[in-house]
Parts: sequence; structure tokens; C-alpha cells
Amino acid sequence: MLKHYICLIYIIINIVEEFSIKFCGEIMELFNILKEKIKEKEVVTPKEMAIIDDNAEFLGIPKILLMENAGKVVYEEIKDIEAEEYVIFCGTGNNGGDGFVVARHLGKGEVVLIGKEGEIKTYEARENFKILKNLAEFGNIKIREIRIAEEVEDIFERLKDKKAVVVDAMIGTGVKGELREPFKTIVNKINELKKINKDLFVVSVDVETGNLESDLTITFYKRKTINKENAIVKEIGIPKEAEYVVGWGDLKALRKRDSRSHKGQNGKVLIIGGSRDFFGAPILAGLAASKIADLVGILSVDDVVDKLNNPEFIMYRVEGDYLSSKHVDYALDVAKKYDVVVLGNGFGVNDETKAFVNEFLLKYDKKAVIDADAIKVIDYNNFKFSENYVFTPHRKEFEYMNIDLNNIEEIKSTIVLKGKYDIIFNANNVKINKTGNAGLTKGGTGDVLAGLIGALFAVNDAFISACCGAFINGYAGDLLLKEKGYCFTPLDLIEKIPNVLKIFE
Ligand SMILES: NC(=O)C1=CN([C@@H]2O[C@H](COP(=O)(O)OP(=O)(O)OC[C@H]3O[C@@H](n4cnc5c(N)ncnc54)[C@H](O)[C@@H]3O)[C@@H](O)[C@H]2O)[C@@H](O)CC1
Ligand SMILES: Nc1ncnc2c1ncn2[C@@H]1O[C@H](COP(=O)(O)OP(=O)(O)O)[C@@H](O)[C@H]1O
Ligand SMILES: [K+]
Repeated sequence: MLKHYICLIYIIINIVEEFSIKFCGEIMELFNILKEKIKEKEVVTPKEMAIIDDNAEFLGIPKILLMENAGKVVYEEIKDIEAEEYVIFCGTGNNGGDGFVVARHLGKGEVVLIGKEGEIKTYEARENFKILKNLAEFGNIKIREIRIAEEVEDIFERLKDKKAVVVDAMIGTGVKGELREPFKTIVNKINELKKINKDLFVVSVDVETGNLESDLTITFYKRKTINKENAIVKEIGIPKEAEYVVGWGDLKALRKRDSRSHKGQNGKVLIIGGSRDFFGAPILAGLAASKIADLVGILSVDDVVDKLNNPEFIMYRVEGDYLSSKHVDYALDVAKKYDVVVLGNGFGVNDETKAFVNEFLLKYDKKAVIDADAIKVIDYNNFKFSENYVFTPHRKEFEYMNIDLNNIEEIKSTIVLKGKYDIIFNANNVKINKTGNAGLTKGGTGDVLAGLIGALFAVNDAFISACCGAFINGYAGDLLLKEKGYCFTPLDLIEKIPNVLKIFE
């Protein structure tokens, strides 16, 4: 008997495996179609490049390897330039790290670290600086650490009439705001020097620092929006997949909580959901959102409000068993006090709810996460996919939306197509999230995801919020799988959200 039993289980597991492989195959097929339809970016912003860099590391490529390749390709571009002097200006970030590698490959010249060794921000830059210090003892490479521009007056004097190469490894894609001192003065000095010495060749690493008039910029992987025309692109070993995978690079790019912020500035989320039949869904979404957002409100029907005496939420009651047209004005009024609305969890799909959703969205003009039943009741025939919307359909709900992949540019909204792998896309971006496991198929984990995305979307843009929500939700599930196997609940998932954020903060 037992033998038959085991054999039966074996057959079932195989069928499930077969289905999920097939299903997974479909997901990858859809992903490839989307990659074709959504034009690949030729130029990226510094912030987008930082995410790609970090996700290359997420895929297992060490940054120190990329730094080595970066320094090497810059060296290759300048090694044949006739010069009596080489001066490499380095910042304390990884752009400076590239500069250390350039100096090492050159095997000569003066490295000017703008800052102190102790201020070098990253392991890979520090390691390369240490190597330079070892080499400096042999005399070919000189190193100087400066605080203010006056400390390099002698260099500018010397370069007035020399054939020289100046390498700008001061600031790269980590640039933030207006150029601060001493970089500002140093950049101006180099620009002035170029005017009086035609034999001065200025090379920028990855990005021109400030308004430096470089003769050449070697930028890595893709042109940056802030590069000058004459920038050339060099591969340094970053694979295309780094642009398509959701990894910790996306989490690092989320808006940081400002220590001086006060209540409400870190997001206000209104959950509009629930019905007489489903009271748990909006609560799960609300609990998930409250892990991140400052304020969470729940607008729902009597049954849900009466069941909820949770101090974490501000409750807004509407009479009746289901949301309906008569509640639209009140809901719009309440929504004015919030940054984002999470719509649909536990709604049900009857006509009154359908009327509420369509009328509400027609008049509501802020951010919304549209999930579950709300996705099913929208009248897509006359519907605008606003960039203020994030949809979180699973496979079946996605079919309701009848998205025309041939008119993908119309899809300004961000869509999270949930499944074994989540595909996150809109008219301009597509990414795939691989965190998560089959333990997440339990009902309610989608409500957790919707609340999570709502909280992130309150203070970030749609696409990064959707990517990070999917990543965090899945990763929380992966932590639970290690602890409990598949037997975890949506409430366990919610409790794990802070752990995931802590790991990647
Ligand atoms: N992250 C990676 O995986 C790789 C990064 N690479 C290099 O690293 C660079 C990015 O490095 P980081 O992210 O560390 O940052 P950066 O090195 O570009 O700049 C950060 C440094 O500049 C300072 N800074 C920023 N804005 C400033 C301003 N307005 N005025 C004055 N100082 C300012 C910061 O305080 C910090 O010390 C890329 O441009 C590229 O050159 C390469 O090594 C390739 C691999
Ligand atoms: N087999 C699976 N493997 C990995 N993640 C999954 C799997 N099934 C669902 N998920 C994840 O679970 C979450 C919610 O899935 P969903 O189908 O929306 O649940 P719900 O029925 O609660 O809406 C999503 O983050 C999705 O990525
Ligand atoms: K630079």
C-alpha cells in the first residue's frame, strides 16, 4: 500500500514540476517578447548605471574585477600618447579607484588623492590604493593626498609648458548635486591650463567631473546622460543580464529615509479594499505597508472596520457590504490626504464594486497600486494606462487586462506579472525578479505584495517600487523557506519584510 502511495506522490510531483517548467517556459517566452518590444536604452542615467553596476555584483561579478577592467581600458586609450608627465586626480569613490588602476598600468606619474586614504569609501578602491602605495616605494609612482586645491599649485605650475596627460578620476556616476570644493577649483584650474598649454591632454574616466573640458571620456558599458559628445563606450565585463535582473542594486537605489524627516514624510498609504466576503485582504495589505510607510489608512465596509481594532491603522468606514458608486466622493476626499492608494484587495467583483472602481479611477489623479479584483472589474475599452498606476496581476488577471504587446508604448503604467518569476515592465523598462518560491502561492501573499509596493511607491517612482516590492516579497519568502519549509503564512511574510530591508540597507 505504502509503495503505491509513494508512487502516486512521485507522479503528482512530476506533473507539478512539468507544469511549472512549462509555465516557467511561458514566462521566459513572454519576457523575451517584452525585451524585443521595449526599446533597449542606448543612454543611461548615472543612477540607472549604479543599479546596473550593483546588479552585476548581485549576479556574482566582483566590483574589483570591473574596476580592474575599467582602469585597463582607460590605460589602453592613453598609453600611446606622447607625454613627459602624467597626473591622475582621484576622488574617494570607485571613480578614484579606477584612477588608481590606471596609474598602476601606466607604471609612472603622480596620483593626487583628493581626500585622505581613510576616507576612501569602498573596499575595491582601498585595495587598489594599497597596491599603489606598495609601488610608490620604488619611485616611479608618486602619491599625494590633498585637502585643498592650493596644495597642487606646483603641479599646475609645472604643467604650464609640458607635454602632459591629466586623468580625471575624481567623480563618476556617484555625482550628487553641485560640484563641491576642492573639485570645483581643480576643474577650473585644469580648464584654464588647457587654454595656455595645447600639449595638455585631459581624459575623463566614465564621467566628466563637473564642467571639465576633457579631450576624451572613456565611459563603461553604456553612454551616460551626462557624458559629453566625444565620450567613447568601452566594455568592462558587465553582462546585459545586469540590466534585466532585479537585484540589490534596485534596493540600494530606493529613497533613503532622511534622519530629519518627520511624520508622514516617509509615505502615506490608503488601502481601499475589503467587502463582506473578504475582510482579511486589506488588512494584510495594510500590515505590509505599515512596515515601511509612516501612515496607513484603510477605507472599507462595516464588516471590515468592525473586525479591525488595530492601532496601526486609521479607519474610514463606508456603509454597506461592498464598495459602490455612492462611496466614490468620500473615497476621493480621503485619498487627498495620502500619497498612494492600494485598490482592490478583497473587493469582490460585483457590479457595485465595478462601478466604484471605474468611477474612482476616472476622477483620481494620484498614485495607485491596482491589484486583485480591481484589475478584473476595470473597463479596459476606455481606460488610460496612466504612469501613476502599478498593476499587480497574476497570470489570470493579466489576461483580463488584454495588454496589446504590439502597442507597448501605450502602457505607461507599470505592470508586475506575478509568478514563479515576476516580470515587471512598462513602456520603457522590463526586468525579471527571481526571488520567491512555491510557498508564496498561498492566498494573501499578493495582498502583502500590493501593500509593500504601495508603501515604496509613496516615496519612489513606479518602476523601482514595483521591482523592489517583488524582490522583497520573494526574498522574505526565501528566508521563510529556509526556516520553515513551505509552511509559512502571509503574516509570517509581513514579519520578514524588515529583515530583508536590514540585509540590504
Ligand atoms: N560600481 C561599480 O561596479 C563600478 C564602478 N566603477 C567606477 O565607479 C564610479 C562610481 O563610483 P561611486 O559610486 O563610488 O561614486 P563616484 O566615485 O562616482 O563619486 C563618489 C565620490 O564623489 C563625491 N561626490 C559626489 N558628488 C559630489 C559633488 N557634487 N561634489 C564633490 N564631491 C562629490 C562623493 O562624496 C564620493 O566620495 C563609476 O563612475 C566608475 O568610474 C567602475 O569601477 C566599474 C565598476
Ligand atoms: N511558484 C511561485 N514561485 C515563486 N513566487 C511565487 C510563486 N507563486 C506566487 N509567487 C509570488 O507570490 C506573490 C503573490 O502571488 P499571487 O499569485 O498574486 O498570490 P495572490 O493569490 O495572493 O494574489 C507574488 O510576489 C509572486 O511572485
Ligand atoms: K571622472
